[in-house]
Amino acid sequence: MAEAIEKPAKDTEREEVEEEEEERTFEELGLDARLTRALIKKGISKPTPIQRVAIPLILEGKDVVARAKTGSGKTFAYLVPLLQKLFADFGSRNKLAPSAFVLVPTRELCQQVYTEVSSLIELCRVQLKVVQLTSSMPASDLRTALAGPPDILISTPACLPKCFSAGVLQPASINDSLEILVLDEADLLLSYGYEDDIKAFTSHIPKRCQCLLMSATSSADVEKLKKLILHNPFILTLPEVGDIKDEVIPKNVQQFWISCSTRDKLLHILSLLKLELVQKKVIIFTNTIDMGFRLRLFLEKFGIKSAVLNAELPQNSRLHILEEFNAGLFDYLIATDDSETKEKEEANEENNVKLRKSRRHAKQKLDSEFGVVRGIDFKNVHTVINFEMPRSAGGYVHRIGRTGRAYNTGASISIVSPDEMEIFEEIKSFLGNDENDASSLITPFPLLTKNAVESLRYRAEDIAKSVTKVAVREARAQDLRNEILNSEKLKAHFEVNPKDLDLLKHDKVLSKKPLAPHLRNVPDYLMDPKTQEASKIVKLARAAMGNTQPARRHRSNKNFRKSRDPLKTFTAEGSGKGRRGGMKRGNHSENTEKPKRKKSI
Ligand SMILES: Nc1ncnc2c1ncn2[C@@H]1O[C@H](COP(=O)(O)OP(=O)(O)OP(=O)(O)O)[C@@H](O)[C@H]1O
Repeated sequence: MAEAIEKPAKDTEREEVEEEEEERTFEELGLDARLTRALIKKGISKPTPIQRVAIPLILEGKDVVARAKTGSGKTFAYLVPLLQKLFADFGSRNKLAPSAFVLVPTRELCQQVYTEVSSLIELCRVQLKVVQLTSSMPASDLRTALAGPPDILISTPACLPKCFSAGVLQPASINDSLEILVLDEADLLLSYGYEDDIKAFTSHIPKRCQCLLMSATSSADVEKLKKLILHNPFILTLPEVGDIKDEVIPKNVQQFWISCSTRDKLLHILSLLKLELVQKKVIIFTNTIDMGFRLRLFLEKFGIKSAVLNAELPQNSRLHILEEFNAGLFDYLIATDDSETKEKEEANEENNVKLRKSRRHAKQKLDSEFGVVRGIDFKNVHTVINFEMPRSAGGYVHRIGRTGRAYNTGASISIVSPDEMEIFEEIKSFLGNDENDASSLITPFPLLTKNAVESLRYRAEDIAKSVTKVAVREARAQDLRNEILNSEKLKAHFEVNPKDLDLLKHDKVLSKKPLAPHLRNVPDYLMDPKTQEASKIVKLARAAMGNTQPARRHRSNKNFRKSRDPLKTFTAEGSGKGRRGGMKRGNHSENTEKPKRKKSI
């Protein structure tokens, strides 16, 4: 499949870039054997289309703008050649600043890229040093992190001015040492308000520095960044991705929708999850943090435990929740969109400011570097549910992009109320809604019958009434207290006992009242034959995918790398004998319990 490659301006000598043949291997791309072996150890044997084109160009030292759809392997497309160039450069001269900078829009992405780079360096057994910075780090930590200096720096742009003002990074040293600069999720960098930080930084970038810009979407912001830091770049745009308009949902994602009233959304999502009509793991998107907690409280009354990932949690907790969810320690994650939530919450913040003065505790400030939709590589998420519709078609594309990543299959279900029909129609027309192109179609969800929904109505409405605004606010405050405590505990405890990371639980029951056991299981008499059949199909599909084991709190040692720095990697070590006994029973996510005989609900 030929990739669209725009060549740079004519005023520079550039050899013709021949059309890309199909299926070139990593070796044929000129990759160092250590990197090829490392990728194979990670189960990656053949390059994705964007990698096939980008890696040789980056190895040749070209500036590159790479646009490819979500989940297409953009991270390795720049990390792998970046590392190879540093292998060659290693020890060449004593540097006063890192040779490579990778700038990303959110802390979660910082952590994700840091983990990927660390893993590749470890597998290649090379002496390269990588650090990640976040703007909440005090100057002393920044100084420690940059001592040496490291070879690779991963950071959000907001940290750079802090490093300059603290004197831990000198512009002259950057000008002397910087070889390669990457802006990942580039279109998001400016929308997160980093333009001034990036502009201030670009004045220190040496002319010889190779600059790479990665994004799943293109926008005016990307154009702005191109002018700011790139010199005659190669523009790589895979055929199926032009601007966000051509951004198609990965072909391996089936998209469904359910129409219901706003009032019945809780009933419908309960039916989907309780009747096991969707494949785990599941990410459920809401548009506000309050709705996320309302949903969490409602579901936990039926024994469905989840965690709410949102902008007000401490960074350590957010990263640990992502780590635990990716490790399969719980199956349901409720997430709020990045910028959309922030805007809405901050808008609420302003007009509630007088009310809050009377409150004892001011609401936790939202972390401006929060982001769990764009770019985060969730592992084995099979279903994305839009409990509330996103406010834009781009938001829809990036939410759905959390499933069906790389070559995996996935599904999305949007629960659409009448007042969301307008944005739903916009999304459908945006995707093309072409009868001949399955990936542009959103079809009615076939497995949920009216009978099945009605059979749960009484219980659902009864419980929904008990989840009041006050209960939601209290749960949100309680969760925040738990997580701040976890986060503080992390600082103190895990430096000494890194192995106990997996004792932290983020899906603790928040309800004050004891859970009613009879709500935990759906009795057979409430499951009509069609629903029972549908549930069996989903279970068989899950078994076929080898995803039959319920979430486990403890995984064998081989699944977890030894955590180097517990506050950074949050990679829990496999549990030793003593710890397994130490895990309190009943604190597991409901999936770890043996399925009980169905009792009345
Ligand atoms: N050549 C490959 N073969 C198979 N899987 C791959 C390959 N390259 C990367 N992956 C895997 O694909 C997943 C998505 O990769 P990555 O996060 O880089 O995608 P992306 O294009 O950056 O997505 P997003 O637009 O959401 O940032 C990751 O789990 C990664 O390990």
